Amino acid sequence: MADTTTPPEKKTVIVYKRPLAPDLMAQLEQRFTVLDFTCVTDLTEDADFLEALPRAHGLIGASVKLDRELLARAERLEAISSISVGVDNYDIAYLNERDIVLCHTPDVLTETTADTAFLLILSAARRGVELANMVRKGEWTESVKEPQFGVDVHHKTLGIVGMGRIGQAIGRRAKFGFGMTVNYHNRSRHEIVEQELDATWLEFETLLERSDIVCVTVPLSDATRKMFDQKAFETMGAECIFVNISRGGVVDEPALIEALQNGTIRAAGLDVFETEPLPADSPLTRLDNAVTLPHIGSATHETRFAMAELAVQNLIQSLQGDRPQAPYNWDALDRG
Ligand SMILES: NC(=O)C1=CN([C@@H]2O[C@H](COP(=O)(O)OP(=O)(O)OC[C@H]3O[C@@H](n4cnc5c(N)ncnc54)[C@H](OP(=O)(O)O)[C@@H]3O)[C@@H](O)[C@H]2O)C=CC1
Ligand SMILES: O=CC(=O)O
Repeated sequence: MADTTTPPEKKTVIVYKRPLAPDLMAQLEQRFTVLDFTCVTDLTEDADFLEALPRAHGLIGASVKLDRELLARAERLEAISSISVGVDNYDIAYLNERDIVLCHTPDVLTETTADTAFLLILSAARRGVELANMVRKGEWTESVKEPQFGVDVHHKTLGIVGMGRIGQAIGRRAKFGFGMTVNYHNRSRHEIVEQELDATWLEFETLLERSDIVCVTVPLSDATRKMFDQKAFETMGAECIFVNISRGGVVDEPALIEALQNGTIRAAGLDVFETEPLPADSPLTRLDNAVTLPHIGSATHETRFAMAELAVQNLIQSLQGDRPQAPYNWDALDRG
């Protein structure tokens, strides 16, 4: 007798913002109906995307704020696989309420992001961008004199705010590569890290007072929003270099601009901003003592591939009903 049962309908997945390598895309296409929105710039205003959302069981991508109002349209949604470790773009309380699993990409980007932190530390301290631009503009007419000298990084004191995966990788580079003293501020103490890096936990203000360089690697949350304000920059002082590889929202950006303009701090190295892309008219694009990168902490071929690979695995596992490799909110879900 012929089998008259209809095969189960394939689940629908939306890929947004981050194009996937062909073999990763193929892994999704074997299992799901895939809708590709990676070419859409203003996703949340896109009529086709808004029309597709109610059909989506899974979303995979990054760099778009998916708020409650938007996700409410996605009534069949089971999983979001973020191609990022930071999850500040998602309303986690709402996802938990709806039992939607949120996955992210920790660990695979840690070392690359720590390298980027050092790119910023060195560029800001040694005035790398400013002096390279001088050469490019044909303004290198005589040997560099004292007003253009930088400051040393090796053997200085680094204060890390957020001693998690990336903070620790930065700490290892600082301690073992540059002979630096490492202090940290974190909401919990990490005694193993203290031993490995000979690092000291300090209160936030004390850390700022004692640092030659402050590097921020906390996630953006209600507790960390604008934690670097005018008072924080005054506490750091005129010799201090501020490096932010975390999120722009942890900084009061007008206060930072003022601190750089007034010499309240020496310089800043910034990968992340309150508004991204950084508006071209932001003073941060023009200040010689601000090194600005376009949010490229993890942006190497190898690491972006590893992140996408993990994100695809996360999504497949989630939509198959399995525990994904890197869930963010698993314990808060009703999936026991
Ligand atoms: N610029 C870029 O391209 C990238 C940026 N990032 C950013 O870096 C962040 C950190 O990533 P990762 O290291 O993997 O994350 P982790 O969760 O491993 O580390 C975060 C650390 O911050 C600490 N922390 C959290 N809240 C506070 C607080 N209120 N005060 C003090 N410490 C706090 C945590 O403390 P506890 O140990 O107690 O949990 C933890 O140690 C991401 O959330 C993302 O925003 C990440 C990758 C690339
Ligand atoms: O900003 C990048 C991330 O992975 O988080």
